[in-house]
Amino acid sequence: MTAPIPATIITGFLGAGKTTLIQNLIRSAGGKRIALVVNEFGDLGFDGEQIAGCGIEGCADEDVIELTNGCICCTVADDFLPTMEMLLAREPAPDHIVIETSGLALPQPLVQAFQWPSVAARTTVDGVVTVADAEALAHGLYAPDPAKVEAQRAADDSLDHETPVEELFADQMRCADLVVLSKTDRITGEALDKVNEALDGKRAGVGVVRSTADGLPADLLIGLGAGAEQDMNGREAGHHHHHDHHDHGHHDHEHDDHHHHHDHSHDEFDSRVVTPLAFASKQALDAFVSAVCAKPGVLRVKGVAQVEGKAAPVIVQAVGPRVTSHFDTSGRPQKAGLVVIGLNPLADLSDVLNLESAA
Ligand SMILES: Nc1nc2c(ncn2[C@@H]2O[C@H](COP(=O)(O)OP(=O)(O)OP(=O)(O)O)[C@@H](O)[C@H]2O)c(=O)[nH]1
Repeated sequence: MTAPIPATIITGFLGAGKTTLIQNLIRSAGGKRIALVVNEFGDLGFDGEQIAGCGIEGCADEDVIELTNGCICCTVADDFLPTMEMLLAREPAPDHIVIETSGLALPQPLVQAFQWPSVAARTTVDGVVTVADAEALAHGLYAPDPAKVEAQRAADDSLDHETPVEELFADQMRCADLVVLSKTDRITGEALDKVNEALDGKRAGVGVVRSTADGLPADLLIGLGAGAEQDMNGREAGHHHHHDHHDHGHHDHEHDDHHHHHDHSHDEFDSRVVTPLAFASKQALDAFVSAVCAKPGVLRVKGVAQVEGKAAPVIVQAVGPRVTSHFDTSGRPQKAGLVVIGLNPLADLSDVLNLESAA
């Protein structure tokens, strides 16, 4: 059995900056074959010459953009499942699927669609990334052009016309595994801090990263490992979220660590690989990752680690205070190592690391 193909859902209101984020994600994805599913054709603004039919049965030429780097962009109107089945049947299969939702559609039903039998075994929701427009929020708005959002809503019969935009925003936040605050280059640091505080109230425990017109590196956005379709608890539209609590245990391991610069178009971000030998328990690993994530400027930690006495490696993922980890019983060989991604310069991790080896 092959590993399920991870899918990232990008949500956010009209004009929030989803396309900008996705364009940079694809640019910085290295050799990964990314299949992009978008709601509206032409949304991506790529050149006409990059457009070519994919030859997939049932997928019309005008529905598919195959980018020069091998990325497949396939548009869907309402037919989400057939599109997914089509992508999963491709040879070679995509490494990752990115789905851009239309501005008003709630992500929850889309996440739940991944439980459908024909796709459930072959794909998983790697994470829901909600893009929120910091500039609009700083001005007390949810989207840069509220009139356009209302027009979009009025034009779409499938949308509930009653729910206030504020509630739709709250629902998008509740479903998020990662919140991207876009357009942070257009407001003052002070205004941005206020926006950040207001967001914390909406969705405590979820990582918030700040973005500009340059977008964010793919590394930061994909590989969240959320398995969201199996974890709807707390994501439901119109309910309050309860978030996980992780206890801090003792850590008993050694590591070496080395710096490593990613091939980003800008060096706003930096990453480092920490290679721990083994942790005393999965709890100890989670606590260690929490401590690293709590360092200023650290945005993500992800990777593979060993727990003493266990043959199966642990796959760990963390964004902000949210750490998820599980034993990988697939038997696939995995190289131990944790990648720490953060703002450049990356926080000094030596105290956390020393604490670990002293324990
Ligand atoms: N200065 C600045 N501009 C941004 C940023 N993100 C997006 N923009 C601009 O904001 C506008 C809308 O961004 P898009 O990426 O098209 O937003 P979207 O969410 O995909 O919009 P729709 O597809 O229409 O729903 C574009 O003109 C972008 O260039 C940002 O972080 N900083």
